[in-house]
Amino acid sequence: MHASPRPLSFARSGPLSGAVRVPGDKSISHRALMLSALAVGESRIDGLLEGEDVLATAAAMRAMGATVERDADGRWTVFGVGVGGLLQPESALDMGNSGTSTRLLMGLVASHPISATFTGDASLSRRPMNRVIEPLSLMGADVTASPGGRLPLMLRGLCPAVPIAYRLPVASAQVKSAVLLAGLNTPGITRVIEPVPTRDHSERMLKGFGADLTVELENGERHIRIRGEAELKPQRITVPGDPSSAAFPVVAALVVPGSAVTVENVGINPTRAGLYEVLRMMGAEIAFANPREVGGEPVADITACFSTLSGIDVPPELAPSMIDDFPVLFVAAAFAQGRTVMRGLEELRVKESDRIATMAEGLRAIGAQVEELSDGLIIDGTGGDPLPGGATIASRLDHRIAMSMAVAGLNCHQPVQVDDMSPVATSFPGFTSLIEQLQ
Ligand SMILES: O=C(O)C1=C[C@@H](OP(=O)(O)O)[C@@H](O)[C@H](O)C1
Ligand SMILES: C=C(OP(=O)(O)O)C(=O)O
Repeated sequence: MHASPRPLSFARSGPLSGAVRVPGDKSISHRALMLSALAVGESRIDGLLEGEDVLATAAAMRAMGATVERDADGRWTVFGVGVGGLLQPESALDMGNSGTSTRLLMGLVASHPISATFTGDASLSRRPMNRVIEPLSLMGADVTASPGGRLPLMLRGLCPAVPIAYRLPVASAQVKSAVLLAGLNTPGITRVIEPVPTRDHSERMLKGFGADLTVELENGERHIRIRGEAELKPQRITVPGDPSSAAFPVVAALVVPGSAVTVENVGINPTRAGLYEVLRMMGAEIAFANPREVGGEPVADITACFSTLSGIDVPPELAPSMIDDFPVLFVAAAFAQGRTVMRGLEELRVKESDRIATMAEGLRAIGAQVEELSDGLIIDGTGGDPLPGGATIASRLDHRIAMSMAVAGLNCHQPVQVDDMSPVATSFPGFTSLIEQLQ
């Protein structure tokens, strides 16, 4: 997907200002395509993220029999095949850079009488798949994976599959969703027990499509039950803006002196909005206006103004609600007054890159004081002063590293060169022009 690297420099910026929108939520976009492809009839999706990760999901749903089309006005139409109706794909499903596509689609295939081969780019091929192989095997799927439970892998589904009760050993919405999606075409009740809550887009949308799904709190754990052999009814879905994309202009506004930026129409689902809570704890001036509901999800317009941030100990229990937003929080911490301690972040080591190591390396290269721990970072910030900059950053096929280091460059004495901005197209097409628009 990324033919040649696209290096780009980000230089010290004057105040950022204006009102912008970011593309649609990536997690919700994947789920909207998958559930529409399993409904009987025509669904319509507005605001779908047209990033490479989501387009990989769209291509996979097509390869398994759904009709997935983009209209001239940017609306997507999906004619679903019905739960149980997925067809055997004729060739390998190329998941590109997308962990969410891979793990959720493995769940779908697991309870259909088909097999599929999953491949991905160099980054995705390093990421662990045993976390989904284990529960899906318990349900009856047969998986042949590359060493260490990695891609490429071949998964043969079982139909009817075996319903299970599965307690998540890692806080992962992808694993939760893989089991729930497998449960859709499994007779009886499939149960996922979630000791630590993670993003709940799958639960919300499955209910929206008419699945029989319940969530109960038992002894502080979430018990999610889905009744299988469901019939999903087609929907009209509007995807809100992605809070993990909004994080970049928001942090840019907080660290570039004199800035005031509004990002409109951003999802603020509490299972996703931890970053904004943490930034406020650090003293950030952030306001949520016009709270409303879009597509079954809470949404607001977020305004952020340049702020003097203070270092804090970030509560580890907030990590799942901001798991993709740590790279840009590390940047905020690098400009805060005093020390920020961020721990309990082992999961960051198995994302598109090892985000603890990659960000420690990148921030040090531009002059920040960073101590790397096995499960996080300790950062001593500048108190708002610019960092030296003047380095080239290895973004390691990781969109969030590329965008975070670009934001850091906006408050550095010397430009920061990101070695390759092309991965940004996975989640945030138009990132660079959006930053330019605010300048
Ligand atoms: O379910 C999802 O859409 C996602 C879950 C998270 O992954 P994990 O489940 O691995 O934490 C997150 O990092 C990813 O960007 C999207
Ligand atoms: C981890 C991410 O995505 P995925 O797991 O879908 O590759 C991300 O977008 O930060």
